[in-house]
Amino acid sequence: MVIGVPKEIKNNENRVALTPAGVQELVKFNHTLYVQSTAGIGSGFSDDEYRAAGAEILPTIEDVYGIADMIMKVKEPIAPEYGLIRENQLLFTYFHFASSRELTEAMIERRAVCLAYETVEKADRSLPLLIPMSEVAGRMAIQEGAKYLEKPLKGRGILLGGVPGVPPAKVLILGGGVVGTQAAKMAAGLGAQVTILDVSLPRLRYLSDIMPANVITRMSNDYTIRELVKDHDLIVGAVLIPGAKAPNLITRDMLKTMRPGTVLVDVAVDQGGCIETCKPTTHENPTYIIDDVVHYCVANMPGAVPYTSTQALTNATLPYALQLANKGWQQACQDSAELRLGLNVVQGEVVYQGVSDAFNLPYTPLERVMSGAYSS
Ligand SMILES: NC(=O)C1=CN([C@@H]2O[C@H](COP(=O)(O)OP(=O)(O)OC[C@H]3O[C@@H](n4cnc5c(N)ncnc54)[C@H](O)[C@@H]3O)[C@@H](O)[C@H]2O)C=CC1
Ligand SMILES: CC(=O)C(=O)O
Ligand SMILES: [Mg+2]
Repeated sequence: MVIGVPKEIKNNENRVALTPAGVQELVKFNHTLYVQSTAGIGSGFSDDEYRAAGAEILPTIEDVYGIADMIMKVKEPIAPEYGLIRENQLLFTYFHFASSRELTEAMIERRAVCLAYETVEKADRSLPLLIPMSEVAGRMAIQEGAKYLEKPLKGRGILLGGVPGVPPAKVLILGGGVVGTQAAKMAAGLGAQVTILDVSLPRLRYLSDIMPANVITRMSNDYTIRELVKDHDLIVGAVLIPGAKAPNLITRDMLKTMRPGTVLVDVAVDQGGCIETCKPTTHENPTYIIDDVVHYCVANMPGAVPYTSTQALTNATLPYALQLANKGWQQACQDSAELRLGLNVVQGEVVYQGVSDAFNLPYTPLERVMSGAYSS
């Protein structure tokens, strides 16, 4: 298969979809790899390293989209890329469709095959291609939150860990999945007093078992959230309903009850956010303030630590990319229920229920766009 890796063009997105090691693996299976010039530079990989791994370097993004059967990316395509996407071209990347009607309609119009990293799902309901970036974003949420709690950055001016004789900051984490767990570990390690909320009792039991004593768990509901937001310094939004718009757990009216300088980091922003006042921001301009509450809502947090994130992402995506390249998307999705769940928009049809629900668009069962029987 001919595989193209364009350079990411989203603000401060320094990741790239494949490392040279990933390229070499695909080339070993006789696939043809085209990488856009300087695509890897932000992650520390030069064009020469990609050449040495067996890729050909193309000068422009148009060249890459023009030649490839499968495009491997990191972030969802943005407006300047829409026109480059061809009918039946396979796009393997994050899409987060439920947070953008514009993107969904553009991909329907382009009639491409959109296989979304974030909805590839294993039988145990885990999301193998979201996990590595959630690990990064969860850890980063505390780093960023700690920074914006500083007074010059408009925060309350409190040190997460406190000091002897002075209490630590209080950190509230909404959602105890991958992001929430990693955030809790980091915040606890710095000495903060941490509360994790989730709707799943088994998950709360697990977290309660593995977390240190400065982390407590609570059932998530509106009543408890309303109480807790009043005296927590850093609040991390980390809920997910796969493929769907995130529920608004923190509503606009709650902001007035928070202390001035409280910091909200809504990691769930890429699925529309779990804080009503959340709107996507960029690494260039990460925060804004409403009612004296600092909002950090960067939709591509891992893009700021590309040396870590690019390797973590390729480690996870490569086995799936190999299946798609070796078999073609139709056969690979017939053989793998995990990959099949990644299909969101196929040749003009919305085939993922959460996306059709988000925008009231017609839902087409996958069987209608795929030929042949499923083998798993
Ligand atoms: N902004 C960014 O750069 C990044 C954002 N993300 C996003 O972070 C979000 C979380 O991802 P993961 O932790 O991997 O998901 P996950 O599926 O591992 O965890 C989500 C958790 O939310 C819980 N939950 C659902 N409804 C809830 C409610 N009403 N109250 C409390 N908890 C609730 C679930 O039980 C689950 O434990 C996703 O939207 C993901 O796309 C992930 C990576 C980077
Ligand atoms: C998961 C995601 O949205 C990201 O890594 O940017
Ligand atoms: Mg994101």
